[in-house]
Amino acid sequence: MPMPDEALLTVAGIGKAFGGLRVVDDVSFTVPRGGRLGLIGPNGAGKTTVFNLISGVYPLDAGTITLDGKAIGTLPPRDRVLAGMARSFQNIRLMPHLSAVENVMLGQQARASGLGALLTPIGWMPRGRWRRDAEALLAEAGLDIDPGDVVSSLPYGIRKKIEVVRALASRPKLLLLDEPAAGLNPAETAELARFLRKIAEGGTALLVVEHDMGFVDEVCDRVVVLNFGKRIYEGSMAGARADALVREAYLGADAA
Ligand SMILES: Nc1ncnc2c1ncn2[C@@H]1O[C@H](COP(=O)(O)OP(=O)(O)OP(=O)(O)O)[C@@H](O)[C@H]1O
Repeated sequence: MPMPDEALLTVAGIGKAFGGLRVVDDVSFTVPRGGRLGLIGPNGAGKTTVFNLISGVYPLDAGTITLDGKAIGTLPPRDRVLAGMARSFQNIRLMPHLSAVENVMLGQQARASGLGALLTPIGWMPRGRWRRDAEALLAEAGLDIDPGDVVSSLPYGIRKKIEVVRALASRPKLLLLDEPAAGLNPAETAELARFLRKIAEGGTALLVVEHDMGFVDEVCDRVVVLNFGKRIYEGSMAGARADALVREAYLGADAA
């Protein structure tokens, strides 16, 4: 049995090259249970590629990934979801013509269908209970909407939150968020940060790729900084702001 203070996610020495260009190079970090890690760095640093390696979109060239004591680095994406991870995307991928609750129910399906369903309680649930469970998730998240509202009729900030709730519907131990604040206005960004902190308080660990540093500061308790595919810093956000290598990476990117 894993100890409670053990790392939930361990990324060890992972690497990826595209056409001979090494875009992720020997990157290692951990996310503790219930931790909130920000993955930051200038444009093209390799953040999204790291996400895609963790969620299984691309195969690893090197290294290992462990989730909750289980080696997942070679599993297909679907089995990684069953192992306890979920992700939301940079661009909202909700079904616009379906209602909020129906979209969340699609997230439940991600875990409940397939062989893994036999091992998970929601796999046995009748449809009416699925819907009630999805409505409860929306309410718990504090979304002040009618669950029957069609997604395309809702403001962007609300849709972003529904997407997060949909990812939570598979009951992940770890939630990967790819630029969650992109496209949100300052009020919506602050509201989403509050929302994600509440989710983390419920025990779900977060791994967040984001350009908005204020948002990362609000949501995350630690950051890893990438530059040209390499990890150049790991520690507090305040420490990152003061770090010479990190400053140079961002300044260099600005100059470019
Ligand atoms: N599928 C791919 N094929 C070829 N090159 C790729 C592919 N995906 C990413 N790259 C390259 O890998 C590098 C890292 O890209 P990545 O999207 O991971 O960076 P990022 O840090 O997420 O950038 P941004 O902040 O701009 O989203 C870039 O040079 C990019 O052009």
